[in-house]
Amino acid sequence: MKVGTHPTAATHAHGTVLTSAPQDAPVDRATAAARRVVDAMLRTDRGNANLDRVAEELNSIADHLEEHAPEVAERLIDMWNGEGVTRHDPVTGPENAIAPPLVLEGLEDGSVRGTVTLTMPYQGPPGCVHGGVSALILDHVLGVANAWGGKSGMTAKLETNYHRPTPLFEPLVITGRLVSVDGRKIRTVGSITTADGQLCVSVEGLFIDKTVPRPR
Ligand SMILES: CCCCCCCCCCCCCC(=O)SCCNC(=O)CCNC(=O)[C@H](O)C(C)(C)COP(=O)(O)OP(=O)(O)OC[C@H]1O[C@@H](n2cnc3c(N)ncnc32)[C@H](O)[C@@H]1OP(=O)(O)O
Repeated sequence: MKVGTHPTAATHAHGTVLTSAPQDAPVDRATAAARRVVDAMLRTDRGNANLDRVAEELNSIADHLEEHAPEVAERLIDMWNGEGVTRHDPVTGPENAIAPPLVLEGLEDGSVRGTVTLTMPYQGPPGCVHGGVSALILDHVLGVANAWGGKSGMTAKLETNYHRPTPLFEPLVITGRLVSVDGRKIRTVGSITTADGQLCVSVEGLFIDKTVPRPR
C-alpha cells in the first residue's frame, strides 16, 4: 500500500477531506445508480415488482458494461494510476457500488473521522450492521488514518470488539487514529459510535510497513 503524496496531518489543515468526493462524472452517476439498485432490490415488494423484467434489463446493462471492459490487467493499471486509490475501494470509493461511500476528514489531533448511515445491503442481525462490514469499514479507516499520520502498511492483525449491536438507518460516527510506530510496526485504533456517542465497535490494528507495488 503506497501512500505517496497523500495529505498528512503535518502538511494539511484540520478538516482536509481525505476521500474522493463524488464528481459530476458519468462513472460516479452510474455507480450511484447501481448503489440505489442494490438497496432498492432488498426493499422492493418480492411479488409485485415485475422482477423478471428487472432481471432482463439489469442483465442487458451488465452485458453492455462487460462488452466495454478492457482486460483485467489493463484495467488494474488504470485504476491505480494517480489518485485512483481513493476512487475504487469498497469503503470510500465513489466508483465502487458496494462502498456506502464513507467520506473521511483528517483532524488536527491526528485522527480521521466520518459519518455514514448504513442501510439494508450491510445488514447482519435484524436491523443491525453485519460485523464483517464493521471490520471492513474500520480496516480501511485505519489505513486512511495511517496515511494521515504519514505512514502506510498492510494489515497484519485487526482485533475487533463488538460492544453493542450497530444500528442501520441512523448516522454512525467512524474514527481512526495512528497511535504508535515501532520500526515497521504501526499501531492504529478506531471505533464506530452512534451519533449520541454510544460505542458499538472498537478496533486495534497492527500494520506492517510494506509497499505493494502498483500495477503497471
Ligand atoms: C490520505 C488518504 C489516502 C488514502 C490512502 C489509502 C488508504 C488505503 C487503506 C487501505 C487499508 C486496507 C488494508 C488492507 O486491506 S491490507 C490487506 C490485508 N492484509 C494482508 O493481506 C496482509 C497479508 N500479510 C502479509 O503480507 C505479511 O504477513 C505482512 C506484510 C503482514 C508481514 O510480513 P513481512 O514479511 O513484511 O514481515 P515479517 O513477517 O517479517 O514481520 C515483521 C514484524 O511484524 C510482526 N508480525 C507480522 N505479522 C504479525 C501478526 N499477524 N501479528 C503480530 N505480529 C506480526 C512479526 O512478528 C515481525 O516482528 P518482529 O519479529 O520484527 O518483532
